[in-house]
Amino acid sequence: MSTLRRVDWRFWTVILIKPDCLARDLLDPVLAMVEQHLRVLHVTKVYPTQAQIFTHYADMLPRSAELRRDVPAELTRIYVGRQAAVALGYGPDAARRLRALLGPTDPAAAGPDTIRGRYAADSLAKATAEGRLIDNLIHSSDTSDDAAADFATWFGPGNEHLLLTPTPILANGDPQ
Ligand SMILES: Nc1ncnc2c1ncn2[C@@H]1O[C@H](COP(=O)(O)OP(=O)(O)OP(=O)(O)O)[C@@H](O)[C@H]1O
Repeated sequence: MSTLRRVDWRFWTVILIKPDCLARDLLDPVLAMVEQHLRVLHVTKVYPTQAQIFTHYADMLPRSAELRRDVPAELTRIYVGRQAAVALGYGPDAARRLRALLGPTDPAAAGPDTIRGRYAADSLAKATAEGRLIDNLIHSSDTSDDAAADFATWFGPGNEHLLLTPTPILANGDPQ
């Protein structure tokens, strides 16, 4: 059995801190919000490659006509040559909990208790008027299954040992 097959992905989620977050010097406050809900491990600054970002956003690539934006060109502009960061979130029901904390894709529709609602400055309306994708600071895995795929894109292969770090959780289910 491989290391990855022993991982209980319900406890893990993969966090991508987008370049707009680093450019606005918001890495620390955004991760501080995440840490109120999950343990944050292995924060790593990266320069995404085009291959990584096209793998990560494979479902977005064919959507240029629908969104009336050149999606591959936008993803390249936003990510390639710009610094981002990746991290792992750990705790019960990690993917679902963090997605709820992020808020919706459009920060203008996000509540003040969400990361995008509190810190993102962009909106769908503004991005649409300018023919851009929305700057919304942070991605996290949509589901536990997506966490495994996101890990392969951003950390693997060869780093599966990061997922075996013993990380105790409290009896009430919260991360320590
Ligand atoms: N209608 C849109 N207009 C502009 N940008 C969009 C639109 N839909 C999605 N995007 C951009 O593409 C990204 C991926 O879209 P997706 O539908 O997966 O939303 P998300 O799950 O909220 O975001 P992410 O996957 O980055 O966490 C969004 O974060 C946003 O930057």
